[in-house]
Amino acid sequence: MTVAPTLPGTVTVRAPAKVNLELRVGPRRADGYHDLATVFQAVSLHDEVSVARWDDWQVVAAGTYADLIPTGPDNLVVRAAQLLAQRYGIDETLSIRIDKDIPVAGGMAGGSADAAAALLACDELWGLGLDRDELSDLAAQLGSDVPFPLAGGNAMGSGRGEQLAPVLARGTFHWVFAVSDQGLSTPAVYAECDRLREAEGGDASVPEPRVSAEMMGALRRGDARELGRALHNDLEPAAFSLRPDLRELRDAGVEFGALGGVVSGSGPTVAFLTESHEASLDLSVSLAAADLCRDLRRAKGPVHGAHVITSPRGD
Ligand SMILES: C[C@@](CO)(OP(=O)(O)O)[C@H](O)COP(=O)(O)OP(=O)(O)OC[C@H]1O[C@@H](n2ccc(N)nc2=O)[C@H](O)[C@@H]1O
Ligand SMILES: Nc1ncnc2c1ncn2[C@@H]1O[C@H](COP(=O)(O)OP(=O)(O)O)[C@@H](O)[C@H]1O
Repeated sequence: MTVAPTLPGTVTVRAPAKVNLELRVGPRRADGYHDLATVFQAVSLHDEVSVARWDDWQVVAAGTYADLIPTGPDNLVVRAAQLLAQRYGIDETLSIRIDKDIPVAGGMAGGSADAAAALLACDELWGLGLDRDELSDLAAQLGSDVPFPLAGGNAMGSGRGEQLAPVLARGTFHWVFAVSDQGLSTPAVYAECDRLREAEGGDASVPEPRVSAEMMGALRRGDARELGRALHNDLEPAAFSLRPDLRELRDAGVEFGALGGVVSGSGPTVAFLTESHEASLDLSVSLAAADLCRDLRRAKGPVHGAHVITSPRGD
């Protein structure tokens, strides 16, 4: 999927979706956020964001999920561009095109990928030459999940999820993502997690979040079977509580031969790990026949983070 530049001087950046291989959620903090220990993997579903100078702010959405995102000033790409412009005293307005292939409100951080792509595209358009750390600091101001799609690969996230550390990993993994008709709101899923914990005795019994040794070992060895067993998401009970059909979907995928199945982030996308490319095709066929989700997307991971694919500077 490559978006032809429509305006002179257009910069286009491609950014990946993510899956949380492991997501451990600590108690609710005073600021309303939760401390996390998570392992992100960037996967080969991408959005493309194109920016060009224009006489007003404009967002144009195209692609598979274009109808599902706002095109007004609340779109994260506008917020990202305006944050950068404000920080570096740039008085310009932009036309921004999003080619949307990452499922929306699906727990795959599509909005965050777009925001990360917009930061990198504006940096290139305006010739700012920011390094990855500077971009990552700005990204964290836009959302907890925005730094990761800049980095890509595999990474451990702590704090709100925005503090990244590299993970020693080898191998390529093959995924099937079962996409739902309707999205789940991230704040609503965290709130449901708090409610369920309250009912079980409150935050006092919630352990400090830590990534498991099994997860780190599976990645270090590039062992898909071990990784399948190590997949874990503390938000899954909350997602199942809000959407009981997701449990049925997860169980069906595992029964059809997935090495593991887990709700991605705050859901409702369910991620299934498979042994090989061929196994991911077989699983897609079985899941499609069971008619339990709206859409099935196959992808591999890890892939690179946000990168410029078209720029007048490189022409
Ligand atoms: C759950 C995760 C897992 O990677 O991803 P998604 O499933 O949304 O993609 C993330 O924690 C989502 O990150 P992101 O979507 O950037 O969240 P933000 O915009 O920063 O916050 C949205 C809301 O989520 C809750 N939130 C988010 C992060 C965090 N560590 N604790 C929280 O409690 C808060 O209610 C916050 O107001
Ligand atoms: N560029 C964008 N792409 C997707 N969603 C966006 C965008 N800008 C704003 N949003 C809003 O962010 C919400 C969360 O979307 P998304 O990032 O795809 O999901 P998630 O947080 O589950 O990974 C959407 O419901 C949408 O209203």
